[in-house]
Amino acid sequence: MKTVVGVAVVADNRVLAAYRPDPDGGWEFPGGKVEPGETDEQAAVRELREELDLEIKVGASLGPAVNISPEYQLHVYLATVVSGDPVLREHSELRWFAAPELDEAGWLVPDRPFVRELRGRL
Ligand SMILES: Nc1nc2c([nH]c(=O)n2[C@H]2C[C@H](O)[C@@H](COP(=O)(O)OP(=O)(O)OP(=O)(O)O)O2)c(=O)[nH]1
Repeated sequence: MKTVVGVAVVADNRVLAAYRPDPDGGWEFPGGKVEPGETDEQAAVRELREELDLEIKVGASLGPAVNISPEYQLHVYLATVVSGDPVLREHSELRWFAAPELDEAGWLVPDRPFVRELRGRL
């Protein structure tokens, strides 16, 4: 099973969410596919640099991985900002959500268990 890593960047009790453009649009955690030879943490750091121009420190796992296809599972990690401000490149929108704003309706389905877990941690 290959892994897609999602990164829940938390700052000031808010989490950074990115909107994946339509047709399969929805809020997600920035990140992407782990490449061969890479750890989840290395992939997380690389993807956030590429997607957002953001330097992060990866923290704890937000819970067990969730299957998203026969080939891929999604694993989400907490992270903090080391430097930079997120730059919109590949998504249609970026937003910092506080706990009460984490309305599940808009999140990609595989992300929802991680969003629930996150709610208690912001
Ligand atoms: N990045 C990310 N992808 C997610 C999340 N939830 C979820 O179901 N996905 C799915 C959407 C995509 O099918 C897949 C990630 O693919 P991707 O296209 O972002 O991966 P990538 O950046 O490595 O790009 P590529 O190699 O496909 O060009 O995982 C999430 O929270 N973050």
